[in-house]
Amino acid sequence: MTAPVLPPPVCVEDYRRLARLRLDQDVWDFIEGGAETERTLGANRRAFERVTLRPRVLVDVSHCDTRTELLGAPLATPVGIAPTAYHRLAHPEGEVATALGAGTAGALYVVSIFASRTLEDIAAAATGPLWLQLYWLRRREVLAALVDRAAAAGFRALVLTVDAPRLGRRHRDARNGFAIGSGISAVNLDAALMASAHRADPGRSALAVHTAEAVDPSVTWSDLAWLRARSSLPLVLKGILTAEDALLAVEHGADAIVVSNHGGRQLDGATASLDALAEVVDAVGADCPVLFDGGVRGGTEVFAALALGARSVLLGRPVLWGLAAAGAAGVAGVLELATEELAHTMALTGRPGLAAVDRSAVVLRKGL
Ligand SMILES: Cc1cc2nc3c(=O)[nH]c(=O)nc-3n(C[C@H](O)[C@H](O)[C@H](O)COP(=O)(O)O)c2cc1C
Ligand SMILES: O=C(O)C(=O)c1ccccc1
Repeated sequence: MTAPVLPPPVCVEDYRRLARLRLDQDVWDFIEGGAETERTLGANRRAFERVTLRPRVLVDVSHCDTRTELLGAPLATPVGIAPTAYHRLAHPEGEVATALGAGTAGALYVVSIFASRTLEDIAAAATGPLWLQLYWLRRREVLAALVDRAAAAGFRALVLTVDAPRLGRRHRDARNGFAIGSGISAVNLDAALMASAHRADPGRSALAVHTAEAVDPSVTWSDLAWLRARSSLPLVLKGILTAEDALLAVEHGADAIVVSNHGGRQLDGATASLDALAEVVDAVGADCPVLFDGGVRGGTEVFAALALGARSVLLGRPVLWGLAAAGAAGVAGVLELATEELAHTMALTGRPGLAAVDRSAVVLRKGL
């Protein structure tokens, strides 16, 4: 039987169809799935349907400029890569291919603590800024060593994910007894920490067991001072959905915030990411850049998040689709498509620069 041939991708969703043909069912479910009823997963997408754009006309849009800057680093695009674990599940070259793709697109790449290639190999392939995402490990000495390695390898910021004191209940992974295959590992952690992630057990996600073992659920705001003292890199907090926590983040010295519900994979019933964005932007003011992720699949959605105050928009699943479909070229393809679509939306809304992509450009109707 010959493999089905699909036409070349013309939008980000086309990469999803290509990826679907290449991935085993359990890996597909791990990537696509959300927590419990997947209500928040769906809400992230549906929230964008409540945004309408307010186009202005007779503006010179012969040059639409998507260039921006984040924590001092110049970027060709405000579209970046959200941290996702184990890229070798999607492609044999894993995070090295992702870094090459990010470089081609001139995009920010936030590398997961559960990367399946070493920080040093990823950094050697990168030509643009890298940030390292962390979970607060129970073994602080492992966390401390990782932070030092990241700085030595040239990573420019640390991103602490704060919405996962335990892993969300992901029914697909539990039913599949999902575990990480023996050839793939979170190579930046020590090997002893990985055993439980490889242990397949029907009715249970090995990743949930692994996370419970590795991640410290007792961390609070007052612990952030320890991390700040361990590293001079800027600190970004990922997984904030309320004005209260945004203010605490600023008070505790966060250099940036990522508004995120972890792609609907953590708290089922949490607010759609887009519905939390304006609240967080208003709370922190201009000094603390706010990044956004959750459900972004094209340029109209990037535009909407930027208009509501995000400085940058990260893609999670779409980057894995590109990676599975075509390695580094697929990652670059996804980022470049989203960026081209953003420029297109900027032209048709009469906003040729990102500074003009402000709240006057959108109406967000309230959700239920
Ligand atoms: C397969 C997968 C693995 C993920 N792994 C991590 C991770 O290691 N660390 C983290 O902070 N977030 C992780 N996330 C969440 C993403 O960073 C991001 O918040 C989410 O995917 C954004 O939503 P989107 O997929 O709709 O773009 C993961 C998401 C997926 C889909
Ligand atoms: O899947 C995830 O969303 C995630 O954050 C994670 C956490 C631990 C191991 C692998 C992935």
